[in-house]
Amino acid sequence: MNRRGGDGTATGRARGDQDVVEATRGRLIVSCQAYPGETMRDPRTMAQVAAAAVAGGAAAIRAQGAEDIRQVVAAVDVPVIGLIKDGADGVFITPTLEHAIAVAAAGAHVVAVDGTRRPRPDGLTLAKTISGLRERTGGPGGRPGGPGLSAGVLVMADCGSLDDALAAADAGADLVGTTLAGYTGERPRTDGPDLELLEQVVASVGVAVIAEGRIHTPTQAAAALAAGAHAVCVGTAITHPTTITSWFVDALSGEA
Ligand SMILES: CC(=O)N[C@H](C=O)[C@@H](O)[C@H](O)[C@H](O)COP(=O)(O)O
Repeated sequence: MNRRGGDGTATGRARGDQDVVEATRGRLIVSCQAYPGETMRDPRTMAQVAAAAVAGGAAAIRAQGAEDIRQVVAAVDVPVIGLIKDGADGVFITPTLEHAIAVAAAGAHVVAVDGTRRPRPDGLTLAKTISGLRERTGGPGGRPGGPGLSAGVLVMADCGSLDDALAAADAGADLVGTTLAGYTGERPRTDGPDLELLEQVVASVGVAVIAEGRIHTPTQAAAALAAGAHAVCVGTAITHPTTITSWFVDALSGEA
């Protein structure tokens, strides 16, 4: 196992002044999320899962929900990408400025927001959402420290297409992710990661690109990095035992 950071020096920790983007370069981000109604949907459980992922070498954690973010931030010494899901279709990943402010207030170092070109529930554009968040939190171009908020929070735009990614970078996102490829109707839902889109985005946008979505094997993760991803984010294949179990069950029943 490529365990890093046992002495606390090589984990890419980014608390304080360290640069989150640099801390994740070429590294693995682990998304720790449980879904409504699941037994593991408990912030304490997610914080333990996050700590286990960091022990295995994760350079950052992605966490959903204000309390999960708070407890994960307390449990690990690596950057936390936070989001709040509201609903399950349409624009549901940190859909409004108020959600984004709540993610920052929970202590996330990076706020992940829907980065698509679809109308947002609060009527704001992505650019207004990002500038509104920066006015409250600081970060590139913003003033430091809104009330109760940490300064310098970054924004990750979760995109579903090349046009999304281009628009999100124009809107001021610090990072773009392929998170929503296959979920917005603009790209096919490939079995594994949408490497074709990843390559297009890497070639076209001037900000760091996180490969995320349906990366299910270490080989696929390495391929995403080889395709030019700044970092690779894996969720289900590491932190969702129900799905992982079903892969094995299906294989045994000949359905895989
Ligand atoms: C589309 C959507 O809602 N994606 C969510 C975004 O936070 C999560 O449910 C995913 O688990 C995450 O993106 C990681 O992807 P995967 O679990 O495929 O490795």
